[in-house]
Amino acid sequence: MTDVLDLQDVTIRRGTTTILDRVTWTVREGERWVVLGRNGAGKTTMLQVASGRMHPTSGTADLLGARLGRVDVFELRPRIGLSSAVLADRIPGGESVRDVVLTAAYGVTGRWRESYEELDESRASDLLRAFGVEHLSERFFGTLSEGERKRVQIARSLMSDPELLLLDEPAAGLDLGGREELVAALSELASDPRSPVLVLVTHHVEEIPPGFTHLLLLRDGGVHAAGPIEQVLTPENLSGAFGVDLDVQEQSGRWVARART
Ligand SMILES: Nc1ncnc2c1ncn2[C@@H]1O[C@H](COP(=O)(O)OP(=O)(O)OP(=O)(O)O)[C@@H](O)[C@H]1O
Repeated sequence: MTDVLDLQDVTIRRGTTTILDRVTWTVREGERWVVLGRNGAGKTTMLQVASGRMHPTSGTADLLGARLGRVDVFELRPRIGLSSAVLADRIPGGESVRDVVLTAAYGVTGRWRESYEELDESRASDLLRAFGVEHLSERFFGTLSEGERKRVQIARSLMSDPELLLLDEPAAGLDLGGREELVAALSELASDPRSPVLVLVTHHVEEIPPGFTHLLLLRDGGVHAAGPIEQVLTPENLSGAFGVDLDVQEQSGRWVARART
């Protein structure tokens, strides 16, 4: 089976700065990955490569079986969903929530509108329902709370039925209730076999939704550790990645980390 994502020795340089340093990382069908690392570790840059928006300075990046540099990225990108704060800022505040989700189908795939309108509308409703925001369908996107926006944005990124979904810090800025609702929604997404392969970037182990299977720990632009979560998420690995002496524990499928005293 072809790997969904296969980065081999990927290096990204800007001027004299090495942002990613020989990153080798493989993501396979059915896997749900968490990417953790401290500020500046290279997480967002790696998602840029994984979504076909940035080419490696050296090394190779194969996305959905196609090599970056040899494939038309405009054909590849609709197959890869990306949800990030930068993209959320581009959504017009005066657009209705339903349209925010629905237009992802037209804008990205350019399908024959008349034939697919009903199908698309019911898909948009299903996605809004799955993320608990269907009751907000008629509201303007700009009037939503941060947590509601995050959930609408993830629904939007699923609209084109991507094979890979990349989520860059979806819980950033949420209050405790909002975070917990989002974690529950992502956990449900992770446990659904029809879901795309998932990659979730976060700063906090508390935000890892149950059902996520693998962890990539980045440090200084390089891979510190990678593999199944229960093997990789150890106090030693986490302390090494964050440069702080940390303890980490699992409690009923959720993770908690704190400084060791
Ligand atoms: N164009 C650029 N030129 C020089 N340095 C850059 C450039 N883009 C990013 N960097 C640097 O590369 C490093 C990695 O950035 P990146 O945004 O990928 O990290 P991150 O892990 O997502 O960080 P955060 O957790 O703070 O969001 C940072 O130190 C950043 O300042």
